[in-house]
Amino acid sequence: PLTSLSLTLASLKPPPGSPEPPGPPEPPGLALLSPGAPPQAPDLLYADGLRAYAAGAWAPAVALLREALRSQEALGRTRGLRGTLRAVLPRAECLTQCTARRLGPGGAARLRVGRGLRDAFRRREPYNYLQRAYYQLKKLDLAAAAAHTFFVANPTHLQMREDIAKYRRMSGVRPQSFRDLETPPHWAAYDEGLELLGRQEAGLALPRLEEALQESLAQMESCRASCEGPEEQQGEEVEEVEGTGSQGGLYEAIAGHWIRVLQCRQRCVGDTATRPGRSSPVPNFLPSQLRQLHKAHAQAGNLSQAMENVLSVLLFYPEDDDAKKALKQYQAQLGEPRRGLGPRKDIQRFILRSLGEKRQLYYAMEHLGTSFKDPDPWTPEAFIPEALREKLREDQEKRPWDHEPPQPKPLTHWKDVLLLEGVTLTQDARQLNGSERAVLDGLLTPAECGVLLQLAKDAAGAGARSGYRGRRSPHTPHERFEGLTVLKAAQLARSGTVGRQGAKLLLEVSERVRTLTEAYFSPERPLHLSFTHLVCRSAIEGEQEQRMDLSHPVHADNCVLDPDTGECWREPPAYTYRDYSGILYLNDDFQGGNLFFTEPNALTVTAQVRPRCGRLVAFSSGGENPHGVWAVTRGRRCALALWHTWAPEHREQEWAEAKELLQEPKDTEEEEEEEMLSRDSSSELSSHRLQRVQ
Ligand SMILES: O=C(O)CCC(=O)C(=O)O
Ligand SMILES: [Fe+2]
Repeated sequence: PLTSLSLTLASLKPPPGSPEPPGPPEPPGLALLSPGAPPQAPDLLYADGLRAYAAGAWAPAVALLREALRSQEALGRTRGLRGTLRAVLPRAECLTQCTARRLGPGGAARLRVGRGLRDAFRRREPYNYLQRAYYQLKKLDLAAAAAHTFFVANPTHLQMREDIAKYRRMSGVRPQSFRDLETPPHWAAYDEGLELLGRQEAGLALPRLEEALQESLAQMESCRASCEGPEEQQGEEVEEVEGTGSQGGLYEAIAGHWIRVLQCRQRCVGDTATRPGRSSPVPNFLPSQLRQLHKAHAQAGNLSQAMENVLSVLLFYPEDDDAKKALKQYQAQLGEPRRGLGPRKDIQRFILRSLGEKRQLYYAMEHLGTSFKDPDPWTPEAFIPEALREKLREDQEKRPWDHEPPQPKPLTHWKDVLLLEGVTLTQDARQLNGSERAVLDGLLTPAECGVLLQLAKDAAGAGARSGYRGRRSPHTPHERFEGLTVLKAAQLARSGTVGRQGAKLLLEVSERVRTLTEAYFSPERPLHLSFTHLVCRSAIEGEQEQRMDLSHPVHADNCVLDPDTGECWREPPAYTYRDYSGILYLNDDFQGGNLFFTEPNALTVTAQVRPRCGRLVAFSSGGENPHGVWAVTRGRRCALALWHTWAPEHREQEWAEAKELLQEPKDTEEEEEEEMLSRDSSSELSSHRLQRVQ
């Protein structure tokens, strides 16, 4: 539907009579352009924005595009409004009112956005236009930011790559200009603060860390405020209160409503601590911020502020040893106790309020049977009714986000473990922007890659001769896909179709990868191979122009990824028992075909790996490592894909069968041939024996 540009523009202007505001400074992120105003439909705003853009009306284009983004974001937050109709109170009226208040007349129905447009927003298309409009307005800093924001989701966009290179050369563009405008302010400030602190720049880090904390509290506050409306009483947390329809139902309904408001408010803590695109909150988000602040203040020599922050940490964790030690030290340094020096007021307020709410929620849990998932690990035990403690402790253990996320292992750890000679750690998890990822090089010699490539080729050739024409890839019509299992390789070797040496090497190499993966990621718990697959993907000639698809769409290896929510369901049809994945590459003489990791939104690329002979990329198989493969647009890309499991019952049976097949006695002629073949590569193979380093 076409609305006229002037109509929508008019609605962005201040109401008649109110003074024209002085040119407002551009907010750093996607802050509200007109705070409090109900958002317009994003599709209409976007259409108008594009029209303004096409007409060269840069300022209105910027205003409309930003408003479209804001509206789309607001819409995302209120998705699922219909679920609220199940709510307890006879609230039809309230529903209309609240909806009208938040979304303007017509509510969500008016704002429904088609799938195509939703995808455009997901691909961050508006930022491409924003970038150019900002450029025309000579707002280079914002232009660079918009360009970066677009590029994060579109890393293969060549035009944007060039534009960014140009921006880099312009004066007026700083390295900090290249920021992601979709990152909420508290995350941006937090990341920057941490980075500065890591570089021992406490003075610069402090304002950012303080801002991060303030913004986090403000974010929580605005989330809490939205709990009053009916929108939030939805989703799995909804707890129907019994007996609504009966006499006395009103009392229960009101209690139920209040409980839901409290549940919603408590959830705001977790929401604020969750990075966009992630499925679980950063554990202990507020206490960790306070710890960083206390560290930074101490580094900068602000003793009393360091003390205020450490006292605030102690409000969360009164028995925290590090905090107690630091406190003692500051007290000694400061001399006699200073009056008025206590924990931060904002944190005191937060904790008092939070505890008050928890008390009520636990009461309801005990006496009304409602549920409450405490978002915090710091709740004092005294607050939890005794009858509930045992059960909660169990639940707690099942909740992954209450434990610290796996820390990247320091290099020293790696040096201590069994190493293969010649293998190097090229990139660790930190360098790959993840928690459990690594790139190792030197696992295969060029000769070994050659043997395995030949094996793949011979096996495919045999297939072709028997009428099997290398099938099209299950992932894309533009590639051929050949897969060879270890058992098939052993059988083909037995029948003389492929060389025995290749089949044997396949087994040996898979064991090599298993040893390294176990040593690196799971030194305390044995890993077993659950599946080994030699896979080649070949570009089909003449079908590569304008190709938009991937060689392997973004997925996680042991769960079903839902990019809309960032959740990953560890249930069939996923191979749920896979714990670690490894891809060992055999060649690099092809075009495209890089492996890439993304955020759980399946859009934002966080790291890339270029295949080459002997390079292993290994990573945990869960939702923390969504990955895909760019289109292979020329040539043939071969790799050994291996999945490891902690579950012995899922150990690859075929591996043992293949091993047996290859060991069975053969006639002497074969044996001789075998010996000759293996002689020339035996020196290389033996150099790969396991050695203990250090
Ligand atoms: O070949 C690659 O680089 C990745 C393949 C992959 O992700 C898979 O097979 O699950
Ligand atoms: Fe995969």
